[in-house]
Amino acid sequence: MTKLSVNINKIATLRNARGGNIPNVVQVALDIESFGAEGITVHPRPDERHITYQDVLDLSGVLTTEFNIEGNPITKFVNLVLQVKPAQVTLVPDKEDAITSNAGWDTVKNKTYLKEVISVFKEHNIRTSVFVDPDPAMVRAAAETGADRIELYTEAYAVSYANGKKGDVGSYAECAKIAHELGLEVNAGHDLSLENIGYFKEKVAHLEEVSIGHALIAESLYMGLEKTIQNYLKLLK
Ligand SMILES: CC(=O)[C@@H](O)[C@H](O)COP(=O)(O)O
Ligand SMILES: NCC(=O)COP(=O)(O)O
Repeated sequence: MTKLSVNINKIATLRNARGGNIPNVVQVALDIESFGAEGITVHPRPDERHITYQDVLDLSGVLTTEFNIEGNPITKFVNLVLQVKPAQVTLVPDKEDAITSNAGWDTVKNKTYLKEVISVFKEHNIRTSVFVDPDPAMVRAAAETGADRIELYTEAYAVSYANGKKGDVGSYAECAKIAHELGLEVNAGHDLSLENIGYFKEKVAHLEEVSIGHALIAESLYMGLEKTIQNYLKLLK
């Protein structure tokens, strides 16, 4: 079984559009948990365009499933994660002005830096995951950073699936296998959807967890959050 962590960034985007508290991000997260999701993911960006640092603090006190905080480990982010002590921190090499995450780490070039950051989180018993492209060299170097997991960046898969090239899942399957052999657990995320998740799950072994937000919230506009989450859970069994 692969765990579903729902990324609620887009709930905060909607809330922020009016400056009030509709929808209430914390309440939606609790409802998502009650609908069966096994985790909540947030990605507080430096400009707080969606999830704010205060949201992360508010969520940390009330969530009962696995809390996953994603982001570039700038000092402000590291301090927030250490304060909250979530189950998992996912390190993403985001540029400040990026519209969304658009690349995995170069774990070869950044190995020393990642090792240092990861050791800080490890001292506080926070599981670490490193966001990487489906490239065996990046996976092998990730294993040398001390990380517990990798998160495979799935945008390329989602694009290829939409273009009818299902075979492009091969590099992901290979990287998941290498990661597993090296003792790393495997997460995946970005642009996964009800349409493309089933094939990914079928072809990529050792898939511990997927974090899904953008498509899941869009699909919920038609199906409602509860039914959408249940449909994901069926595909991830
Ligand atoms: C790390 C990752 O893959 C992203 O999908 C991210 O969490 C989404 O961020 P935005 O919601 O800001 O696009
Ligand atoms: N780590 C990926 C994530 O949290 C969700 O990405 P997306 O589904 O919003 O593209």
